[in-house]
Amino acid sequence: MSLGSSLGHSLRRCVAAAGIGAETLGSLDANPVPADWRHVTKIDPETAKLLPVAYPLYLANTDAVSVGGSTAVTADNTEETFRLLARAPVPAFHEPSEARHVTEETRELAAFLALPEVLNGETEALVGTLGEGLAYLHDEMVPALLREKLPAALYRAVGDRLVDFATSWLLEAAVFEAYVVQNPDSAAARRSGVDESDVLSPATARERAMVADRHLDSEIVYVEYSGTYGGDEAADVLRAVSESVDGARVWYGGGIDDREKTAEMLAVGADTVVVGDCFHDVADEEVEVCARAVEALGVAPSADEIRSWFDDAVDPVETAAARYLRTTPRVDDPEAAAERSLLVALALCFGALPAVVGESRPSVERTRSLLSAVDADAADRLDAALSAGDPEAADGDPLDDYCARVAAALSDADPPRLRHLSLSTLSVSR
Ligand SMILES: CC(C)=CCC/C(C)=C/CC/C(C)=C/CC/C(C)=C/COP(=O)(O)OP(=O)(O)O
Ligand SMILES: O=P(O)(O)OC[C@@H](O)CO
Repeated sequence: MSLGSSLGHSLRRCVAAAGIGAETLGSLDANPVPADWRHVTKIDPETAKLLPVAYPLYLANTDAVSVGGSTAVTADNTEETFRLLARAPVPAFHEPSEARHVTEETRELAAFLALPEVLNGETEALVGTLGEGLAYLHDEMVPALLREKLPAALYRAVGDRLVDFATSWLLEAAVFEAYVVQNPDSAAARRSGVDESDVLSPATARERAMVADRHLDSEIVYVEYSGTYGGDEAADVLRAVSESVDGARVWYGGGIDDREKTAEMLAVGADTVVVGDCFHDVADEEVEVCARAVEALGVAPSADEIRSWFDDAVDPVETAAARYLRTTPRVDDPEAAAERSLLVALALCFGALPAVVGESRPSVERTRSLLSAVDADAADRLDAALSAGDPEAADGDPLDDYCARVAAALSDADPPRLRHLSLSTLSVSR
């Protein structure tokens, strides 16, 4: 058994034992990445890409969140994103594009690490960055962590051996995503040195997927059309790849923005679709809808005024919110869910605004009452989605805590911490 393969097997035992996946030792399927994930939402920590303020509601309809991106990502904006997602109702894992994006905090907040390895790019994208990453873990991050946690005498005595052990442990608790990057005109392609000539035919993609699955022991083979829908070409690749892999999950990402595209990619062999841009569009839409509402209604409208403005001004069918919700097979009525979620964004906005512009004292009660008035179940649904996340993520009541955070985002009280929330970019004259 090769070193890579034996590492892969012990990784699966370790991750399965840690309870990250649904698989158990001795079962035929030892892949820790759940086979029943159909829909993953990819959130880019880049500060220009925002999170909808109603994200707990949207993310209740996906299976997991992947945090990562290839442009303008830093350790700081990655930590900020994970802090917000600590209250998300589904696991958030970390897909770093650079080792230095992995910090003690991201490691603690992420469900697991998913490391990209590109099967059709430059050597750098397959093993180069990984090698640098491992050296960084071994030489810098792990020693710093152990020095901080251990008494100095103990560190002097056994530090070196512990560094070796902890580095191996960190790697074993990671999963590998073997990418086939098929859109040369994407940030992911530029990052991995993929050009037109590297795009794979279904037959070659099949061969590389077999290497990833059987030799590299990659947990995921990821057919990546980032930014564009792969259509028939992607379908051919997915058919070839999915028929050839044994243990790896097959993921598809790129341009998914409606139900048919999700269904098509799942039908031709993807276990999971990954939806990225379409989710960030919802955040931009929230800002635009809230800005229009403030212009029409002022800063302190009643719930009835909000509701009737919404009915006149917004067609839920045409919204980015509905587009995102249509991508996930779990939502029965995406248009109704979009309407409810946009009304929640408006309630969160108008609940906080009067205090933000100095017209009243801060009041979570105002938000709660607007939420209940625009939709009887809204406060309960938001509360349930927030409570499903890490119960230790905040003290006190999750909904109260979240309303206070939204107000802080609107008032610039703590912009670095909350600058990913859509409403932090809403400008209201005071
Ligand atoms: C060992 C540790 C701690 C880290 C290793 C870090 C590694 C291996 C990083 C690999 C970086 C790499 C080769 C990335 C390839 C590009 C890629 C496939 C990125 C994923 O795509 P998205 O981030 O979704 O791209 P967009 O920004 O276009 O959406
Ligand atoms: O942003 P989109 O095009 O949805 O792509 C999602 C994901 O595959 C990117 O890695």
